[in-house]
Amino acid sequence: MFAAFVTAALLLVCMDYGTDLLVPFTSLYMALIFAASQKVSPLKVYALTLVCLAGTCAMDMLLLDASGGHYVVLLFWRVLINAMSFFGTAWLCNSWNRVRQDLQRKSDRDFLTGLSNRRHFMQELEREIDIHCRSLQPFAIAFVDVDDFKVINDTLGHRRGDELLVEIASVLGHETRSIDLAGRYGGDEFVIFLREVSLAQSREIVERIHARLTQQLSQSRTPVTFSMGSVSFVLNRRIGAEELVAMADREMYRIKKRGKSGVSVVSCDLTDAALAAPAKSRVAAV
Ligand SMILES: Nc1nc2c(ncn2[C@@H]2O[C@H](COP(=O)(O)OP(=O)(O)OP(=O)(O)O)[C@@H](O)[C@H]2O)c(=O)[nH]1
Repeated sequence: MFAAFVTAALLLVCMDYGTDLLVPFTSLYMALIFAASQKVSPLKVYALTLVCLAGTCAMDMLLLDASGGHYVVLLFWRVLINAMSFFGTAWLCNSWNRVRQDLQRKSDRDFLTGLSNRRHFMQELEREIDIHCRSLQPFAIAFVDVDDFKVINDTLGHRRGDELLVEIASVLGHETRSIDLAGRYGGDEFVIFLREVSLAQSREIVERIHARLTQQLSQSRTPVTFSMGSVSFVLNRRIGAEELVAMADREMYRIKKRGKSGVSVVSCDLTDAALAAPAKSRVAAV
């Protein structure tokens, strides 16, 4: 409604000043095309177009006098102005879109490690849970916690602590497949989503990651060890991501209680059939 009103007002202004009607129509047309192709809200694109349009109208009025009444000269300028309006809108839309995508990417990343941050990880996990409970494919969630990280910070300093977190993230990034997702859950805690892996496969991957982490970080002055818990799920109905991550976290704490530095891998069948059975049969250690 607002857009229609502004367009009508601009058309009247353009007609009053004898401006080529092609200018507002081209701009409006371009705005709608770009709104559709660039996935930018039509109202924002329309606002951009109005800025271009106001500029082109002002130039056109000036050129009307400058052309000295020569129609061919005036026509040339009007074609040029229309082209500028067209490319101006396109350029602004593209820049807008790039900045928006860049901001979106940055808001999904953990500022220190570059892994997915907790919000993005959980959001992606919710989507994966939806997919996996339809396909009935198993998947795993692993929880990684650095042992005695506070001691590392206290003895080696926070800067070294930060460097260790970046190294851990790099190992997690290298040891997971492109279809998996590793994220920093918070502080010295990391989470990994392993897509379409059986219990045996998840055990193999989690043990490999644990060995690689320990080996990579054993060179530091204070030896770094890790506690990892992993749950391999199969489900046929929706269960929240928080609940599944909490189960992997509990598995990790089992290792902490046993004296830290180790891996615990279990499977958890959350299908309707398994849930109807006695609780004990749902979770099984490897
Ligand atoms: N260097 C650094 N330290 C952090 C960061 N975020 C959290 N920490 C520290 O990480 C430490 C985590 O310690 P805790 O959760 O108490 O556990 P812990 O010392 O690892 O002991 P356990 O988990 O029982 O093995 C705290 O001292 C936090 O201050 C960070 O971004 N950089």
